[in-house]
Amino acid sequence: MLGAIVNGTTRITNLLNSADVNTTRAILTNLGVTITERGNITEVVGAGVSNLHDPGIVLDMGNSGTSTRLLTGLIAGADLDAQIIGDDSLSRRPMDRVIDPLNNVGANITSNNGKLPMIIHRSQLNNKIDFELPVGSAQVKSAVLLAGITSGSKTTVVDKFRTRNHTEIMLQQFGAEVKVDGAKISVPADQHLSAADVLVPGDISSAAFWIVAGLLVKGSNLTIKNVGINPTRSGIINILRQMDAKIDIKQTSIDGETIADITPRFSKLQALNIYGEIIPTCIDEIPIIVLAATQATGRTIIRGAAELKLKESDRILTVTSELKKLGAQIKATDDGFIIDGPAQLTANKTHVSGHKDHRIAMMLAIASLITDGEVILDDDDSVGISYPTFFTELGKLSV
Ligand SMILES: O=C(O)C1=C[C@@H](OP(=O)(O)O)[C@@H](O)[C@H](O)C1
Ligand SMILES: C=C(OP(=O)(O)O)C(=O)O
Repeated sequence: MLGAIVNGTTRITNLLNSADVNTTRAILTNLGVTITERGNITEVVGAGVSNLHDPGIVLDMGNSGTSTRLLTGLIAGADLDAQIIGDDSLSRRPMDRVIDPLNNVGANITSNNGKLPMIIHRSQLNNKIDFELPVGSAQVKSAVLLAGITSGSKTTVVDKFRTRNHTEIMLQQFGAEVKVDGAKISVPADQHLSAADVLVPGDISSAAFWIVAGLLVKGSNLTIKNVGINPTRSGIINILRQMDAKIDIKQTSIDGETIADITPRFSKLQALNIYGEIIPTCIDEIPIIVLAATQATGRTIIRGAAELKLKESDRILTVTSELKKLGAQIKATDDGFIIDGPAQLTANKTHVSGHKDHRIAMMLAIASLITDGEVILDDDDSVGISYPTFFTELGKLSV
């Protein structure tokens, strides 16, 4: 996204070919940016914010919440007209968390009661943007920062606590003067960004499935290479280690991001209470953490994760209902789960559903590896949203 608003060519290496990325690529092309692929390198040729133009068509964000929220900020600040839609699941998810702050600083965005479809009406944002988030949110913080950058406004965003910080790190890589003081991020007016070569680390949210598979499958032997383990994202590793997981990590740092080769080993896990500030650092990994907890000795309680209800599916309900079909001892609560383990998972050609949610489908595929009997996953298409080669990789791993 940042490549679209700089002058020059940004080369992005190692980009996972996910549907989210395809969506972003298509949208940026509609805004007038040239994007080409050369092997595993994506080249984005930007000519500055003033060169972006109105898309002229309705922008379809498919299933991607993060891209929708970040792009809304970028477009709102760029003084453009755009209409945004998404699939059924995305159309049920809240967008007011970015619409309200952006409208408060001069944007003019209308929506269907805080949901898609949304219309961004051309508007000049305030010269000075000061925004304090009511709840910790990396997406809202990034949307306001991107709006501030594209509108050239002096911008300060104060988050509730330090949330994932990829946007700040990448803005710095592009030469922006980003000042980070705990959860307070400031950017001066009129930042001139320059194109950069960017290496995108492997996504820990995707690696999480293999990490847990390695811990749960006896005799497994695998290393997941080049995974981004930025501390604002890697709560799953701390949690699993506290559950007595044996995980070896070899790490190095590239351009402000920590990258690691991760080797999980079969482990006898122990139950854990999981709550508080660690939750946002592992929110997308909770479905697979719940699977790990079904195999841990004792009662695991996960609290403070109500945000899961607002994802591609209500993940508190879908994780619980599907794992119960395999015999897991699990109860849904208002903001999490109570899981008793270890439970031998069993199936007899048992049908389970991913509920059109990529993380639920992948979690169930890993669950099938430790289930006695045959599990039939009724829908696996959703996996393409973040990990199109997931089943090919899984096929390579199984013996
Ligand atoms: O920036 C991101 O890509 C994300 C940030 C998190 O949201 P918030 O920190 O905005 O709640 C997370 O829940 C979401 O699934 C992905
Ligand atoms: C980040 C995720 O999805 P979205 O961008 O749709 O919120 C996710 O499920 O991991």
